[in-house]
Amino acid sequence: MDLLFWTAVAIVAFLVQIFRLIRADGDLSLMWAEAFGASPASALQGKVVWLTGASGGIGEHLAYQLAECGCRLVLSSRKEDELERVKKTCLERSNLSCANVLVLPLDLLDVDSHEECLQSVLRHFGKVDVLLNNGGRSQRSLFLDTSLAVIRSLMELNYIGTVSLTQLVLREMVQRGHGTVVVVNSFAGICGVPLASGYCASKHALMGLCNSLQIELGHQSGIKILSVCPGPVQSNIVKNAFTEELGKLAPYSENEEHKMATARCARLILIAMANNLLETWISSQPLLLYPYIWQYLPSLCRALSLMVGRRRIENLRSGLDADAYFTRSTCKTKST
Ligand SMILES: NC(=O)c1ccc[n+]([C@@H]2O[C@H](COP(=O)([O-])OP(=O)(O)OC[C@H]3O[C@@H](n4cnc5c(N)ncnc54)[C@H](O)[C@@H]3O)[C@@H](O)[C@H]2O)c1
Repeated sequence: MDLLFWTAVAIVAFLVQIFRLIRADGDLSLMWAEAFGASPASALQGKVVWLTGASGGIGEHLAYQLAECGCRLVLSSRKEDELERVKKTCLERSNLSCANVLVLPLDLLDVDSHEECLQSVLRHFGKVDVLLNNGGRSQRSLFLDTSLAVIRSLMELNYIGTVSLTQLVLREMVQRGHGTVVVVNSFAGICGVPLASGYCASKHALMGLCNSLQIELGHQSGIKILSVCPGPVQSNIVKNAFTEELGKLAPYSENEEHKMATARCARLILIAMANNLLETWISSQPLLLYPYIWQYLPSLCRALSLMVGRRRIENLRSGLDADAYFTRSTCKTKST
């Protein structure tokens, strides 16, 4: 037992040193692609990219960087005015014309509207080269306190909404023999996260979907299914998170310094797309090590996670942002 423990510690220490050495904020294939692979500006130029969750957070930065690469864009989320704001900035930051950026309001939960949305995109651009499934919501609540309605909403939004759009767009891509589907997953699609059991389940479901599709469609060389897994990133995800009941918001902190900068996360997602990396892990250190340890030392990792997990739960119970552990900053509580 002693030998096993010290071997585990030695492996973790070794990994820490390697990652320190290269200052990685993405898995090793992603870092390799950033240093030596195709650049997003050349690989993605001119492509028609349909981006969900484009009104804020990671999606907003993806929109700006895709515009700078010369992609033609379909910007989707529920908030049309916010999408118009993002479109305006896309046009200011690129050489795109107004017709190159289509604002297309879409509710991922309203699956019956997705076919009509696809037809609007096809009428405007004639095709979809890349579907970038980014829209989604997280969760901050204990499993035992959470209503079934919330768990169902998480599944319907993050999983079924993404499945619905992906299935429609993939059929069109397969007919043409060309296209890429990207799913913005999460470390929560690989590891367990306390206070986010429903969110984790929906992201694990997406991971299963991508893993299966990569094999099921793998023989069609023109079709790519990419799964991108970020750790914590600066965005509105905590403000927008589900809690125990629908309509109740979680306490959140304005201070997100401990999380990865949104623009850097978007940049790494574009590198994954430009190089067709099937699965990528993105996070600042030391958290990037978490999925590695989770995979290679599953029992030890769960034991270590208990300490952080307990603190997050205590924070939430005291009305603080669960991550006040990392920030020690003032926290706000908002309710609807
Ligand atoms: N921020 C993080 O720490 C983090 C980490 C890992 C993965 N992610 C994933 O990144 C993606 C983007 O999240 P974010 O961090 O930018 O959060 P965010 O809350 O800032 O943005 C979420 C986007 O999804 C859209 N959205 C929410 N519900 C929708 C619905 N019903 N229909 C259509 N659009 C809807 C919102 O309007 C918004 O544009 C999500 O899939 C999230 O799970 C985020």
